[in-house]
Amino acid sequence: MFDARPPDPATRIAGAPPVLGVPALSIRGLVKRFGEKVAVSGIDLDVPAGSFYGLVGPNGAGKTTTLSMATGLLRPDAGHLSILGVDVWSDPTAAKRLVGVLSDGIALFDRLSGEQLVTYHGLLNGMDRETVRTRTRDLLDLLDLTEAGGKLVVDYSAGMTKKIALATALVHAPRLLVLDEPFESVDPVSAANIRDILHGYVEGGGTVIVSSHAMDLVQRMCDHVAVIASGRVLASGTVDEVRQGHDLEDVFVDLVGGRHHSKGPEWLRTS
Ligand SMILES: Nc1ncnc2c1ncn2[C@@H]1O[C@H](COP(=O)(O)OP(=O)(O)OP(=O)(O)O)[C@@H](O)[C@H]1O
Repeated sequence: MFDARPPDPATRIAGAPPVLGVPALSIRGLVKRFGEKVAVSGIDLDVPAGSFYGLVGPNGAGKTTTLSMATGLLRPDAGHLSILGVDVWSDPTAAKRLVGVLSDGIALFDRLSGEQLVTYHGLLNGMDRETVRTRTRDLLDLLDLTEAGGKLVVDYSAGMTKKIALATALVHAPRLLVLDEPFESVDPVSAANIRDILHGYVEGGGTVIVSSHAMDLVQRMCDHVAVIASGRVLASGTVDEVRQGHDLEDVFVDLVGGRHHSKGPEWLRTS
């Protein structure tokens, strides 16, 4: 049935509906080296369209490097990446239009106010002023930033900066959202609000990929997960397939290893 209500900026998905069976993100043979260091060592992964996909792995596993290559921010040494069938590196303009990115790697123009920053991102994506104005207002409201909308982003707290960066990722209603640690520094109420927005976005046909160290959150929030370590995929599938009835955190620790089971050196104990 046709719904004549104006679309919510967080749930409206731009462009045509996804082609059946085409993954939101497809990664084949992805490799990235930094000098001697092999950060990503031949990753193959399909992220189904319409999924809420968690990417987990220990520090230095290669998550940010993988997501940076997937979103056109970092050129791979080898491999192929496509977003909804569009090759990221041979057709970067079309691919970037399909994706919204929240990454620590992206510098924000923090001498703008929050409102100006979101507006700027909307206009950069070719949207008309009126739509940008409406969506900016909606997003500031959704993320509890209306009062701070006129303040310079450089003066925002870490959590507020995260939220305004999320607004810039959402303003063009992308088909795929790639969020690197979106809940870091965000207070619990805002985090719950953001989770609601993301679930609404997925229900509306969007796909979310979220990297996180919070295993309980990934277990509760995501329907799919990939565990990455040393630049390789150790396990991937639905959350239930990967955790096999156990806590995701226990499965993660088993897969990744590295527990020391030590209470630290003697000199740290005061009594
Ligand atoms: N620009 C760079 N130059 C050199 N080495 C890099 C660079 N970026 C990442 N690396 C290295 O690549 C490896 C993977 O880093 P990456 O940031 O992708 O890991 P991560 O899984 O996101 O880690 P974390 O959970 O700690 O954020 C690490 O060993 C890191 O030191």
